[in-house]
Amino acid sequence: MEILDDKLQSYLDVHCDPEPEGLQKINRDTYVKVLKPHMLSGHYQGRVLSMLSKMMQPKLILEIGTFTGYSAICLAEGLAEGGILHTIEVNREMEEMISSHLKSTNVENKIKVHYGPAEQIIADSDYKNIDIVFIDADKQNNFTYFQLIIDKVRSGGLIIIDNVLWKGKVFGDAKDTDTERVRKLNEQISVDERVEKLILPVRDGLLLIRKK
Ligand SMILES: C[S@@+](CC[C@H](N)C(=O)[O-])C[C@H]1O[C@@H](n2cnc3c(N)ncnc32)[C@H](O)[C@@H]1O
Repeated sequence: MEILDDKLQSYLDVHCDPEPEGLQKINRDTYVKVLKPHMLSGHYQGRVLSMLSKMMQPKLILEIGTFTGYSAICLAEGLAEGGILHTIEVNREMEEMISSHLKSTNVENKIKVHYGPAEQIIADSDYKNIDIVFIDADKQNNFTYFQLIIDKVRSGGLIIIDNVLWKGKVFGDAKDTDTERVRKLNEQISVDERVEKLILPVRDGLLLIRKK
């Protein structure tokens, strides 16, 4: 089940900024060459990420789950002068494609890609005062990533977690393990007093979490 019906989504797509030409090419390239291309954020969610980033004017962004680079490029659009986006991807086979996609943009020198398991890379890092974190990798570890980064995010910083409506299954009768895990994540965050939170019904559900 899609969260938004097709007519509404088409209306939203038409009435937001067009997908920049470079991102259109990356989108198409991903659909032609990569398995599970639907994992890419896409036009509308990409514009949401870009808008949030431009409003925050971040100096430091951390992304967990690079895939083909689409969302990293959208988020990097809002970086403040001298800002940097670190993105983590476990699958080394993506390296050539990520590198060619980043080269085709004007934000290549603001994006640093790290290859390896995110949990280890974050544990080994000394990130602090992060402005924005986008969590979009292996969904079963979403809460682990939240716990790992919460103390590295500045007060007022934003954490975004993707796919928290799980195709609508979270508010239906589904009892499968993945759905139960997403429900548990949403419940854990909803009672966490260190943060303000709301879910945007964008694509598969974006959970926005603002650190107090
Ligand atoms: C949903 S895709 C990311 C989509 C991308 N953020 C976008 O919107 O265009 C998830 C990515 O996370 C990567 N991934 C999965 N487990 C990971 C892990 N433990 N550490 C880092 N990356 C991981 C996958 O290989 C995949 O490329």
